[in-house]
Amino acid sequence: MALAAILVLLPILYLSSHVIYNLWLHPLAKYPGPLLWRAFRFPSLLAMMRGEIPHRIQQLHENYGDVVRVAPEELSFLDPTAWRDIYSKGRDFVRPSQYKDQPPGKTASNLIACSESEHARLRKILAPGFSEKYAVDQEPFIQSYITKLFTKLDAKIDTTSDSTTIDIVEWINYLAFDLIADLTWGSSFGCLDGLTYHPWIQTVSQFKAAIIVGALKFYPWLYSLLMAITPPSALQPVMDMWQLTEQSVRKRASTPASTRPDLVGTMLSSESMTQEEMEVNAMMIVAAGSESVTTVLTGVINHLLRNPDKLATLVTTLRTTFPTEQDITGSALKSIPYLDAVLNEGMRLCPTIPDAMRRQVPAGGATVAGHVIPGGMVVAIPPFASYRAPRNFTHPTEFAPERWLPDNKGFERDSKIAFNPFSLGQHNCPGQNLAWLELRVILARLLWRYEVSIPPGVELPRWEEQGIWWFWDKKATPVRFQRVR
Ligand code: HEM
Repeated sequence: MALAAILVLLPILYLSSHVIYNLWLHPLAKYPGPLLWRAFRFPSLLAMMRGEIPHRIQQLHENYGDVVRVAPEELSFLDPTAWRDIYSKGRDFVRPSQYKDQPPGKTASNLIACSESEHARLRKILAPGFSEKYAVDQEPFIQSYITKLFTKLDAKIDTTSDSTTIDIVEWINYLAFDLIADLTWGSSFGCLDGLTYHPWIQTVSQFKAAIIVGALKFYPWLYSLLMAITPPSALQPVMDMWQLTEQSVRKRASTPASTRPDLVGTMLSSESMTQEEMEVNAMMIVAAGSESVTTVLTGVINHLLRNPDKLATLVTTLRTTFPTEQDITGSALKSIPYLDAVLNEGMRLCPTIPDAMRRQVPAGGATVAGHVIPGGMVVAIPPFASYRAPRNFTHPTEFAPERWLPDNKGFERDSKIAFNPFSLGQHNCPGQNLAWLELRVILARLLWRYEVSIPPGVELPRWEEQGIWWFWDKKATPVRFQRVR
């Protein structure tokens, strides 16, 4: 009887002391947030698993202000000065261990999961492959993949209506994955050839499952249990994905004399990476450099179709600037401010990483946006909430490329420092030169060559209503394409 009472009382005692500590005695106790979220980690994890954490954090900022406690030891900031304090002050703020994913069975350092000293070493090795000069060398490959996409699209165009309707999410994904695989390990997935996804892509895009596994890392005994009961057959697709990655990297490595401007080439010429290091980092680069490009391009096209006046301005600018499609080059596109304005506005409303980019405060504590935060706490800027916050942007939900032009009448109050689509500091996006080149050339050639419109009877998905499991769960987006020339 006494034992039964103890067994019942102990968990109650543990829970109540946990709640009392988190709500009243915790170093973050003074920060506002919903009671359950301040007391426990699970409400934010549940929102994450439901694909709505960025939306919930946005609401919480609307209700509680600029700094919100979104978990017992986690603060979310809207103040743009937090960007500098968290992300660009050396290497002190590190990604919390629960958000560092080491691929199953792999021990080699990869950019996301390794120590800071290993990270510095890898970034130095990879830097030449991410330079602007290297991106310029890669342009012929980019142009040829776009041409391949157009050939496929033209073949689908119905001769009677002179048009066709495609799901742009699928088609841009085919292009983005084929392209980054080729630019990384020298061969594509063949998506554009067969107009279908390769199984590698389907496996790497299992973000929902990855989020659930990630959430369990907060409860180590549950995580260990899951690992123990997962049958090896459940991991087969992941094994297949690694096999293809290994084969692709090995095949590229067997032609080391090649002068192809690809990232495995950069890794090989450093002569300082192991085979497994090359594989895990190549896989990460393909994953990071594909979906992101699709997000921005499909997000931009979705918003342009809803704003025909902005679409018309961009199309007219492109068609009057470039007499032929061959004139549309990366270097020529750098002097089209309206194109960059449209792309920046797309990245503001459809950030590729909409969820908070969490970092742990260094042991000695630190000051973030004027708040002194003890060591070990987690701090973050949530791009989705921050880019749509009225404190940072005028008419924040409006698609207004003008805000990025020198003559930004009506938007002078915008806080430009609140917008960092490629993040800042040591862990910023190394692929941004290539990303800008791809985004500019693909969008410009597409709109120069085709008239795009919403097919009759179709309602485009509302971008911000889509679920987010780390990345946007992009819904099918049918778009009508008609050849203009
Ligand atoms: C529109 C396109 C892109 C956007 C907006 C974007 C944005 C970002 C952001 C915000 C981060 C920081 C993530 C964090 O700290 O949690 C990041 C990291 C990264 N991105 Fe990109 N990215 C894009 C395209 C690319 C491309 C094309 C590549 C590869 C060629 C790439 C490779 C990477 C890698 C490897 C990282 C990890 C960097 C590190 O931790 O050191 N990205 N990206």
